[in-house]
Amino acid sequence: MEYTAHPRRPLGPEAATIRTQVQVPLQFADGYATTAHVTTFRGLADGQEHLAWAFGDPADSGLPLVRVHSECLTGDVFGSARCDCGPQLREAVERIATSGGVLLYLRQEGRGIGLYNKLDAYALQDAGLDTYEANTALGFAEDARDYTVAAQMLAALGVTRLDLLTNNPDKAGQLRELGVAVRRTVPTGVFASESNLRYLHAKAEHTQHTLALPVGPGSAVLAG
Ligand SMILES: Nc1nc2c(ncn2[C@@H]2O[C@H](COP(=O)(O)OP(=O)(O)OP(=O)(O)O)[C@@H](O)[C@H]2O)c(=O)[nH]1
Ligand SMILES: [Zn+2]
Repeated sequence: MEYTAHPRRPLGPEAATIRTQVQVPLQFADGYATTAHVTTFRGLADGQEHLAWAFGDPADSGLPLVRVHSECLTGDVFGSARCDCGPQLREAVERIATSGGVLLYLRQEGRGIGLYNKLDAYALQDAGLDTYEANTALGFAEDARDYTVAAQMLAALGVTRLDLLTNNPDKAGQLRELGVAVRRTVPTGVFASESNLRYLHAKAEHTQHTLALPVGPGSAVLAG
């Protein structure tokens, strides 16, 4: 009889462990108040300080809603309208605070190339390149993010199955390859404006983000 080797299960990422868990009170604009359980980790693959913001006990809630959000200092903190990161972050925190689940805040500024390089890329965009072309012109991958740390953090929190809040098919694809059972993706809102329309079109064209957008850059502004 012919010998057939069993296909090997790909090895998952090394385990990370929980380092600290603290409670952070939050109050939203409408007055709703809740508590986030903020977790730090040991043993994350890239040595960065990534955070989990959990609402309720994500391991207990069956299929928690999870957002894997990459850092964008300009949008998340300063309200830059060049991208949709700030409104997406606020939407995610409000939705997950309501439904229960976890937001992973990954320190992957500029799709993993860092803040200064992202600002260099902005300068190239102002000279006509789109966001992905600007990355490659600087010698980086179009999108340099690797979600291994997200899989490590979810495992440390006891979350193995989830619904993922994203329009980015690469996030769901990478997480599934890393052994995370993503049941389905839940689309975020589309936060289009005159200032970020080119950025959003580039996401839909280069990385197949599922975004319902007006026909082309420069066309009419979508209501938030
Ligand atoms: N290199 C580069 N990065 C950018 C630019 N604009 C925003 N970013 C980064 O893009 C990332 C956006 O990440 P996410 O909010 O996770 O969004 P996403 O991958 O587009 O997918 P969603 O889950 O659908 O929101 C952040 O790290 C931003 O800093 C840009 O022009 N150039
Ligand atoms: Zn941004």
